[in-house]
Amino acid sequence: MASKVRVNQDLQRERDRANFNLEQLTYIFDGSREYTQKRRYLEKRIAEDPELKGGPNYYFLSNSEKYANGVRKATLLAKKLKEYKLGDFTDAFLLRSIIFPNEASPMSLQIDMFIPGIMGLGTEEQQRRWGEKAMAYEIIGTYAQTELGHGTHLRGLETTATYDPTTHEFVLHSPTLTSIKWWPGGLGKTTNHAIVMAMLYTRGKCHGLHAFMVQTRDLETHEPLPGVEVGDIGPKMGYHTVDNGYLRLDHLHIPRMNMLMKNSQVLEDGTYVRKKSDKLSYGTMLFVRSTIVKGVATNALAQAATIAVRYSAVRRQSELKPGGVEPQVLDYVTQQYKLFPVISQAYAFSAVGLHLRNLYLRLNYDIQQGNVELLAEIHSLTCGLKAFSTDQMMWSVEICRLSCGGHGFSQASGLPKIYDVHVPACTYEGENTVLYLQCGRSLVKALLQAQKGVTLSGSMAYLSQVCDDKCSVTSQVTVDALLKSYEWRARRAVHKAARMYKGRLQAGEADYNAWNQTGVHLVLAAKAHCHKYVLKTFAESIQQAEAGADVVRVLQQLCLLYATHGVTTNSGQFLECGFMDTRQLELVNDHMLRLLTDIRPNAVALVDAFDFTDDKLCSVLGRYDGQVYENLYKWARQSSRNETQVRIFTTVTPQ
Ligand SMILES: CC(C)(COP(=O)(O)OP(=O)(O)OC[C@H]1O[C@@H](n2cnc3c(N)ncnc32)[C@H](O)[C@@H]1OP(=O)(O)O)[C@@H](O)C(=O)NCCC(=O)NCCSC(=O)CCCC(=O)O
Ligand SMILES: Cc1cc2nc3c(=O)[nH]c(=O)nc-3n(C[C@H](O)[C@H](O)[C@H](O)COP(=O)(O)OP(=O)(O)OC[C@H]3O[C@@H](n4cnc5c(N)ncnc54)[C@H](O)[C@@H]3O)c2cc1C
Repeated sequence: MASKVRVNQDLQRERDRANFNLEQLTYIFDGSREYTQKRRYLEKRIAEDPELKGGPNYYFLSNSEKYANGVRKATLLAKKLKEYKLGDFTDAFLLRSIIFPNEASPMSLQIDMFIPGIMGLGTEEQQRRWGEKAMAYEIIGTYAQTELGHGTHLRGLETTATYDPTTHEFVLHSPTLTSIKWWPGGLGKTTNHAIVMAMLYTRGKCHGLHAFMVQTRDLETHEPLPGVEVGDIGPKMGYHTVDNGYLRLDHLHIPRMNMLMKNSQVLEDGTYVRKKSDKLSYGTMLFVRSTIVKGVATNALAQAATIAVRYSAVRRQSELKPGGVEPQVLDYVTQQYKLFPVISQAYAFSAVGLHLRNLYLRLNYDIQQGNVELLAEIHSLTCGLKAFSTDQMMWSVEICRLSCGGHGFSQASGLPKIYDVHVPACTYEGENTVLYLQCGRSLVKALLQAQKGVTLSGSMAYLSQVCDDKCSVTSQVTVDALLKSYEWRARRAVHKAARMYKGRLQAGEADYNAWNQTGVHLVLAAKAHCHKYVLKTFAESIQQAEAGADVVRVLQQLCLLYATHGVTTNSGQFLECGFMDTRQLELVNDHMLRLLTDIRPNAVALVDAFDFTDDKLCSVLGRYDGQVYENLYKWARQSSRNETQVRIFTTVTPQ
């Protein structure tokens, strides 16, 4: 985004020396030129929209004011979707990301899970009945699954939905304190409907977790309906704009047809008709996990890198050459070692996120045709990659904050806000350890099948391939050579976990205990598998990139940096069993340091290519014009604390 104002000289010099086509790289990061153009068009429209431009400074609002401002903007989002004639999910996600820069909307679950839940779990009639109203924001919903006592263990959820064949109704009830629904976004005050996940009982038999459409509030008065107690769960570490709430049901009667019945049904007489796969009810979570890699992890990594790299180009500190001028902190190799791998992670996870989106669309199409073959593979992949990408994001955003020194700790940097709103992704949609274990278990199960002669396919095919146990890293450190090392590391980790698991079984241990005792190595295997998958996908995306040689060159540098940095930060695993020796590890280390020098001239341009507006970053340190100091001073003077010199409050509080 070109800025007309005076740009900091250091930053301008950085931009002048970039040596690749920045616009082309933006299209690759966004996924297409068309997406970039639509994004820019909407960013400009919102920036000029009198109902949305400006608005209160988020940083100086109280938590209640942040929520109120969130509701104001969420209602405007619904209005603008119609006004701008935007309809599909991608547009809604995009417009929301512009109206809520690093903020969660109190109505976020409407498009994240409520509508996908209706479309994914409802019959065609139910999609027409609720889907259209939800798309028009005539009903506002959330996804209520987690309870006070259970979030991970879905089979332990206690809310009941008991079918009454005499009235053709379900009775929904919270039988215990721990069964109170707890955490759903927007449940406290904003929404008037919820997809409630409950244990289905009919004819005295439990058929497991199913989805039910529940109206929680009166559409006219917004008061909770009889049998419904709702409220906000109280202040949180972040997500201040969202009223994460609780829901206690007291024998609430709903019509039979409020059970979402695409995959399984309860007939009028109470007969239960099985679903194709037990796990289709979990489809909404699988969809959201597939969007988190690009929509959450990549987005946070790219923004944090933009802020930290631009600020590091502007910030001059200390003395490098004795007696010389204070250098840009970006010239310290330690600063490059902190920040350049974050740039490479952002481009790598962007490639993976775009790839995952296509995989999910294919799975969704297959499921519509009644083919659930891909379900297990995509479940394993989305579990592992959601956990791997958000873990990496959490650490890297904090590294970016720390790399900005004291000003990184100020809300003015925009970095705490990025952390606040993205880090819950390590917990929601499946806590990361739990998802790593899902992925690790599926890898071990696949390997055990392969050892019985089953041919593996997809992302697990490499597990049964015989690997030449000679590490091919020579003086020419390449992605291909390193990819073999990543593949060997992952294969070895899975084989080790499988050996541990089988060994415990053969020693007579119960299956559940053998899994539990192998847990640490299942997580290690899942991480190694995901790390290889990310590198492989990133490398393949560069081969397929529609771009000039200059852009391909910088992407290859970033891909090799991602690979070498991954080896040096996990060297123990690569050294184990002698696959890579210390000499080869030194070669990789030296090459990584040379890459930092090669990338240095393009560092600012590489983050400029993420193409974030100042409105999106909400960061004084990451401003496009680099005018940091004067704007930090202006920002501080907005603080209400400076309205008085002596009193704490402007109004004298009565004694
Ligand atoms: C951990 C598991 C996966 C365990 O599930 P389980 O039924 O106990 O199954 P298991 O015994 O471990 O495995 C049995 C089998 O079921 C498979 N499976 C499990 N889940 C899925 C799935 N989604 N798709 C496809 N397959 C699935 C597993 O791989 C197992 O397969 P196998 O038997 O080995 O062939 C499950 O409990 C789970 O998903 N827990 C996490 C709950 C969660 O994600 N909650 C999210 C709430 S919504 C939210 O947080 C929204 C936030 C949004 C926002 O605010 O933005
Ligand atoms: C900001 C935010 C928004 C949310 N929004 C929603 C929403 O809209 N709708 C909704 O339904 N929920 C929502 N949630 C809830 C979220 O989905 C759960 O918190 C999440 O699934 C984790 O479950 P839990 O809280 O019960 O953690 P627990 O599972 O109790 O985790 C506690 C610890 O136990 C460990 N653990 C648990 N099970 C195992 C296991 N089998 N093996 C090994 N270790 C294990 C975990 O690794 C973790 O270290 C939200 C949560 C947050 C923070």
